[in-house]
Amino acid sequence: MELDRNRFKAALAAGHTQIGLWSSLCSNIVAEIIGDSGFDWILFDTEHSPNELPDLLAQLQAAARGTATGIVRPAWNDPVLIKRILDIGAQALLIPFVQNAEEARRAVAACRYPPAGIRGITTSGRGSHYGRVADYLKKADAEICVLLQVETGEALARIEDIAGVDGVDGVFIGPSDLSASMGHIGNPAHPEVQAAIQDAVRRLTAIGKPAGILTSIEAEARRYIEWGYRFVAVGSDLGLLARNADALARSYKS
Ligand SMILES: O=C(O)C(=O)C[C@H](O)[C@@H](O)CO
Repeated sequence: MELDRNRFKAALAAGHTQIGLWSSLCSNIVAEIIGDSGFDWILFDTEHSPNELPDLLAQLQAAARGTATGIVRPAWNDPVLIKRILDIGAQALLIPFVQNAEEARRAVAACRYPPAGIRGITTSGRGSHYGRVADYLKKADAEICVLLQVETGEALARIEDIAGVDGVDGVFIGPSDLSASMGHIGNPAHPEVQAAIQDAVRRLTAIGKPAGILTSIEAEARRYIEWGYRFVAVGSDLGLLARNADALARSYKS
């Protein structure tokens, strides 16, 4: 049996803009529904969502039927969390709060088998089709996509060092945390934050690293794409449900 190809990783490396949806609802049924919407990627969050491993597995299984590559955000840059997510078959990770090159190297190492990294060995995980992919241990690294999240002013100052670490496939700017770290909590639209977001994509593009971001405001998403952001989450399942449910109720109750 062949190793699964990572379509998202290949498309990003080829310079194709990848449109995504953020998923916080921790539901395999939701994953199946949004997986058929036509997005290129879906971010399954475990940092700020009550998403545990068995549920996450079901979401990855459900999304595998659709168009979107499942990307998982572990709760922290932690090799144990990362190993467990890789073992259930995720081939793309968004690792939060990377502050410097050393932390970037640790994140990449957690996603690589020895000698390149420190990922623990199992020959029977879902990624290997339960042991059916020949030479999985030698092939797996090549299809794992490592995305790092830069979300403070301090990390932004070192963005080239972080992005330049061998094995980093892309850098995601976290607008909410970045705005908080810059003294504008709750206001990623503040001109200083927007200038930093634009500066980040300019610097990443200059060194050939794809930049990613998240917003649910359409004008902002289109501006980010115009600035050069290459993987952009343009909304969230939770936001879609909440806003549309609110609007429906309002249309009858007001
Ligand atoms: O800083 C950010 O922005 C993120 O890390 C994304 C948030 O965690 C996401 O939940 C949207 O608020």
